[in-house]
Amino acid sequence: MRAIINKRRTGGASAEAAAAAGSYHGAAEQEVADQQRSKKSGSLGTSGAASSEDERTKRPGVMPVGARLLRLSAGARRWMALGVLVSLTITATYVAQGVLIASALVRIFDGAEWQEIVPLLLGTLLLLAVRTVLLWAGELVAVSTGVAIKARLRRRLYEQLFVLGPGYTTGVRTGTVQATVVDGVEKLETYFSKFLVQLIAAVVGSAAILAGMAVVDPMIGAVLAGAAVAISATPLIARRLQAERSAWFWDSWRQLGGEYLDALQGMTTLKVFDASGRRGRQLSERSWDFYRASIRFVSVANLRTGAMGLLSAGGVALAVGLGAVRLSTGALTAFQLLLVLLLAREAFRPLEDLQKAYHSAYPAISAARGVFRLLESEPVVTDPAENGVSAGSGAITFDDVTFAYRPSKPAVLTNVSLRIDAGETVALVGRSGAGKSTVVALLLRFFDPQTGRICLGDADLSTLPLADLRQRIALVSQSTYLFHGTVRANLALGAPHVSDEQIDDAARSAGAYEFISRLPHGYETLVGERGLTLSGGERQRIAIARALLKDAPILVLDEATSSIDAANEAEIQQALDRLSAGRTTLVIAHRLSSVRAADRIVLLERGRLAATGTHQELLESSAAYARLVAAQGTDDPSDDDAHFGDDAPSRRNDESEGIAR
Ligand SMILES: Nc1ncnc2c1ncn2[C@@H]1O[C@H](COP(=O)(O)OP(=O)(O)OP(=O)(O)O)[C@@H](O)[C@H]1O
Repeated sequence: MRAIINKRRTGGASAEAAAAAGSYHGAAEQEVADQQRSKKSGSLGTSGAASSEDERTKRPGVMPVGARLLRLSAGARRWMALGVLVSLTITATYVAQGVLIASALVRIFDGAEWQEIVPLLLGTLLLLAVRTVLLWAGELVAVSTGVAIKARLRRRLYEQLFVLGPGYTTGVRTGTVQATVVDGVEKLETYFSKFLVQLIAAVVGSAAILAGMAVVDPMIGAVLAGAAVAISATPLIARRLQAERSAWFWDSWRQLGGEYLDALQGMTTLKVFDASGRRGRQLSERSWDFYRASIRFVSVANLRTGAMGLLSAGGVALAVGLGAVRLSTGALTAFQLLLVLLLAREAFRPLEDLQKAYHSAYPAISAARGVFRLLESEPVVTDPAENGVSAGSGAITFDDVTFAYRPSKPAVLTNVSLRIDAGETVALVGRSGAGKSTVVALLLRFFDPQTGRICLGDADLSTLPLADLRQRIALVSQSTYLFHGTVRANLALGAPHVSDEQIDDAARSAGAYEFISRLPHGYETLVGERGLTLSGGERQRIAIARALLKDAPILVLDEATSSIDAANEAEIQQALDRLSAGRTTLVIAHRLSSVRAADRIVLLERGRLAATGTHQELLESSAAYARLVAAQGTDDPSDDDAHFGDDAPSRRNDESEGIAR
């Protein structure tokens, strides 16, 4: 059972963590990371109601991206308003500085005393100082805007991922989710904190200065306004001209990055196959591709910058030339001409600042699409939330269940009917791909079956709040996920309020007490990321202890001993036996040792229930089961190291399908 909740090591651990926490919420974040490494990750997650990543995620609505982005800025709007205010105040200091310098120059030309000029110069210095402080404050405000946006957006995205659950995360590419939640949010942050603030400040600031210029002289105002419009239009025109080059640039960039990552991750393989030289040449070709794309892209980008500079300088020169003519005709005073000279440039400065921030807007819009898509995706299963339905006993019933991960694909489970009584231990066996993990995925309600129903006690799973359902199930899988934190925190994952005594008892029952006592800080020892500072057997014991602490009436053992060596297996098996005592237990196992102790063994073949009985009964009555046992490569079916399934012949057996009990 590697697939579903993850039989593949990492994936299985995620499901286990989810079950341990009483809901999959606690593991969803990990689920995202795990899927990247889970070779079967895709298998778990697609919903029965969807057929592809695209189908599974709603397309972003039709509202324009800009307007929808604005809605995402809720929570940071005060910071953004403050940013605009600071930016406008900076523009105002430039204007005031221009006015002061123009006044000082006029007085100098008029031969005024130095006492008249000094206050104006001091005023200019003061403005310089104020501007320095404002620039610093502007940066702080931008950072605060970014932090507020990121915190809120990430929280919303993670909440949404938790709502969507493993059924969603396993069905989409991890890279896509990660790119949305990490890179996408970063890009949006720049958009809000820099671009949007600068856009508003540029429009208002430039318009105000142009209005002032128009008051000084309407003709000059009109010339400057024309230049401002041309400057603003330049990036839009350039973007059209650049669209193809830009796509080529980003494509080559992505491909180059992907190739390098691939080469790094596969370095050992490349070395072993003596393929690093060939790979190096491929990388070199990609680099040249990227180089050519960059040159073409940058050449147009530089043209745009040059054109904007030209328009800006041309506009100022035209305005000043016009001013000089107007001065000579007496239509303008010297002070006014000086104002034009000093402030015309300032009318364009916010637009140029905007241009600098502009590059952040484009990637943000593509990032925004991913964010909207995720926020608008529908969960694979709906949570009935609080409805007061009681799960009743620990009995599990699969009633004529048929399930396909995708409607267009063949069913993975067909007409499966199975009842596991409260307190009973049932083992699910079958060759690889028979559908064992899918049974568990349906039990944890990561997906809903297309037909048939699954009940806990008398309650249909679909009527039980998801948190309640998962609270009732403890999962121990072949690969245990431990979070970065203390041993104690990992033990108490599914039962945060347990006492020290209970933790001690559970650790002893799980055979974990001894090795925990030997750790440098006992229960307070930090286990490294994913618990990699502990051995597989030690992690497994912790998983058993935390399942004990969770004290759920239903237990799922997902190849819980498959990665344990023979010496440790007996001990862990004893711990598992203690754990399963008195609980409804579903065991998925390839090892006979786990299966022999079961009250019943259920054989799945190609998604159909093929046979049921004790080990001995099945050996006698089921040819398919006997073949599975024989395929383990041992004549002694009691051999503890024997494994079911993976290499078994895939012939259909001749036995009746049907209800196991
Ligand atoms: N998310 C998924 N999307 C599409 N198909 C899937 C998905 N998960 C599993 N499958 C397919 O469903 C079938 C049953 O898979 P499942 O993981 O339940 O088998 P299994 O009996 O647990 O196998 P194993 O013993 O190898 O773990 C397989 O053909 C598998 O490829």
